Amino acid sequence: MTKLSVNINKIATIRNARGGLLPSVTEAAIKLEEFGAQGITIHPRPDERHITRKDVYDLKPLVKTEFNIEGNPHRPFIDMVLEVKPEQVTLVPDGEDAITSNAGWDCKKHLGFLQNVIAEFKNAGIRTSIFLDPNPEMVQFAKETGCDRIELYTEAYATNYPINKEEAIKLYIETALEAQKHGLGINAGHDLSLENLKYFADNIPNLLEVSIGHALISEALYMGMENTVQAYLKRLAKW
Ligand SMILES: CC(=O)[C@@H](O)[C@H](O)COP(=O)(O)O
Ligand SMILES: NCC(=O)COP(=O)(O)O
Repeated sequence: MTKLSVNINKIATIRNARGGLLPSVTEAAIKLEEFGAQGITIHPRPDERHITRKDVYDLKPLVKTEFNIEGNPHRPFIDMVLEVKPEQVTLVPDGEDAITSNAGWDCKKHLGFLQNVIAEFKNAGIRTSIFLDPNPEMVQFAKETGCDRIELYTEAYATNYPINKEEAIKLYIETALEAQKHGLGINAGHDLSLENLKYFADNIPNLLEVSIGHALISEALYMGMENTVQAYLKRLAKW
C-alpha cells in the first residue's frame, strides 16, 4: 500500500500572504486526516516563507497519522527535528535561494556529512529518508549514509509524463529496483498530481509513500479538500 502524505506548505503560503491566521495550517492538517490523508508533510525553510518554526511545534501534537518534516539539515533544522520527533525526517539539499527543491543529494560527495546527520536522527528513533534524483548509481551511496528510505524526486517524471510516460518513468523504475536490492524503502514526491500519480504508483515497485502538496492544494480549490484527498487515494488504490 502506498500512503498519501499531504504537504501543507501551500496552506501556510496563503496564510502568510496576510500575516494573520487564515487559513489555519493546524485545522487544515486535522481536516486532511479526517478526509483520509495518511500523513502530513511540511517543509519548513529558513526564511519561513510558508511553514514557520511555530507551525512545526503546533502541528506535532495534532498530527495523528504520520508526521514527515522535510528540509535541509543545517544545525537549527536538525535541533528542531530532534526536539519535535516526527515519525520521519526527509533530508533535502535545498539551495539558499531556490524557489522550490530542485535536486536530489549527491550522496557520494556528501557521504560523511549525511552519515553523521542520519546517525543523530536514528539515535533519536526518527525514520530517515533522503531526497534522490532518479539515478540507480547513487543508490549504493544512499545506502551507505545509513538512511531508511529514499524519496524519489519526481519533478522530471511530472514534466515528461505528458510527452512520453514510458520514457519518463524508466529511470525511476531502475532506481527503485536498485533501492529495493539494497533494502531501502521508497517514497516519492514533487509535482505529483491527479493526472500523473496513478501511472507512477502502478509502476514503481514497493512505493511506500507519496508526499503531495502543490497540485493537491491547487486542485482542492476547485474540488474541495475532501473530494481531492479521496481522488488521490483512488489513484493509489491497487484494486
Ligand atoms: C522536497 C520536495 O519536493 C517538496 O517538499 C517541495 O520542495 C515543497 O517545497 P515548497 O512547497 O517550498 O516548494
Ligand atoms: N516531498 C514532496 C512534497 O512534499 C510535495 O511536493 P509538491 O507536491 O508540493 O511538489
